[in-house]
Amino acid sequence: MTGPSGLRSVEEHAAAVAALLAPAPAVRLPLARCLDRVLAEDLVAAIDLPPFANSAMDGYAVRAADLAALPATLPVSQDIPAGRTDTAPLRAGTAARIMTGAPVPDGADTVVPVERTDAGVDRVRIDAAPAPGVHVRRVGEDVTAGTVVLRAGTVVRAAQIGVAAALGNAELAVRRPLRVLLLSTGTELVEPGRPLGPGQIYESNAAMLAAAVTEAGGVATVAHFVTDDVDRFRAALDRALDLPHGDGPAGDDGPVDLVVTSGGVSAGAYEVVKDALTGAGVEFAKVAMQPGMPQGAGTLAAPGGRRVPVVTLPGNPVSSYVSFEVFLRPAVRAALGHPDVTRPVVRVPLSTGLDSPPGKRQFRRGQLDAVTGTVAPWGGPGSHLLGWLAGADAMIVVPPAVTRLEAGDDVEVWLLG
Ligand SMILES: Nc1nc2c(c(=O)[nH]1)N[C@H]1C(S)=C(S)[C@@H](COP(=O)(O)OP(=O)(O)OC[C@H]3O[C@@H](n4cnc5c(N)ncnc54)[C@H](O)[C@@H]3O)O[C@H]1N2
Ligand code: MOO
Repeated sequence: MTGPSGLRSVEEHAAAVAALLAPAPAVRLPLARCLDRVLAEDLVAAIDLPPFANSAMDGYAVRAADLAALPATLPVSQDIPAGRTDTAPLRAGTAARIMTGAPVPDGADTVVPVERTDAGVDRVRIDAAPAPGVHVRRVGEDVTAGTVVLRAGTVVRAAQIGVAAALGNAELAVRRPLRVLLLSTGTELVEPGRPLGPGQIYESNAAMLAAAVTEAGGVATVAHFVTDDVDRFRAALDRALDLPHGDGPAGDDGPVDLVVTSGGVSAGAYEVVKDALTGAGVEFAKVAMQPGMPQGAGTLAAPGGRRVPVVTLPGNPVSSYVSFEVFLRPAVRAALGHPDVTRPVVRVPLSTGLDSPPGKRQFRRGQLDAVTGTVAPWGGPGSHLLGWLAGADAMIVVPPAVTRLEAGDDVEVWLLG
């Protein structure tokens, strides 16, 4: 379906891309590999936290009834360092020397910090009495066994790994990252680090898109870029689809979930991606956006009779980046069950006016000024302006019907983080 301009709408293409990706399956991974992944199941606490009543202070465990008159001197009936497992009940009229984290003996209801005593070893003089219960960490006061401590869909960060470990979990069930194969095309491209000849440019889309895939929660494999030759492109693609992909030891190696190409999709005489994939299950369309107009999406037959989702991005580096932001990042995050599918969006005034092409949603790079609360267009609209993109922290979104905005006009802004 296309709009009155003959162009496909951004929403329609976004839906087509999102529909290609199945929800990522759950895998159990060691805690150390769960960072930034999405929890696939609720985590139910198997134990209480704290698992036993313990002292919050180095000091003396006593019975409050023995501190009716102060100062009080009590014999020290036992010594309880953290980790002691054979603590005896506290005899009335005695104190137990106790360390932070050590189990409070049965019968004790009060912990007196060492600073309120003479720090005695056999006998202790207690000068001040905290209220009963103070400095005692109660069983289950943090987490109660049997309760849900982390909901499915939570992004696992340091604190979530901490509580999972504290509850005794060596692994978590998380969504397996999508395995994304990146394939750049262009005879003019040279690998960074090698000498540049006349008419050549350094290949930058693969490295940029690999980082974007990783940031979105996927695992990227970069197939070496190929020249603008249909047979070579198909051969490189078939070879790459045959290989295992993924990030190794976690057991999440396996066939690729998504192929992303860059370049070779517009109107020139050598459009290798378009020529190779037209009629093979990939639909090419012009999308009403700038940059990022030439797009393609569909599925491709892979070895073993599978069909693999394919998204073809335009080659201009800023077009590739913007297309990833608009179509792929949300689709990948939705497939991962990520709670934040879209970037945070704000509406703020422009600091400088800008023009936008009629009938297209323009995605302009921007820089936010936190002091004035405005956004400035960062560089021009050209889709080759990668240096400007690298200096931007926001994307300004101009609706298709708007062709001119003035300084002070409110605009939608995506925070790129
Ligand atoms: N006659 C027309 N020409 C063009 C049209 C059109 O509608 N009619 N569309 C323009 C638009 S818009 C875009 S976007 C580009 C898209 O072109 P392709 O996707 O076919 O990409 P290429 O031609 O291969 O490359 C475009 C540009 O980007 C550079 N490039 C490509 N790949 C990389 C890479 N991996 N790393 C760095 N730079 C890359 C390439 O050298 C070109 O300069 O087409 C317009 N033309
Ligand atoms: O769609 Mo192209 O991305 O404008 O340069």
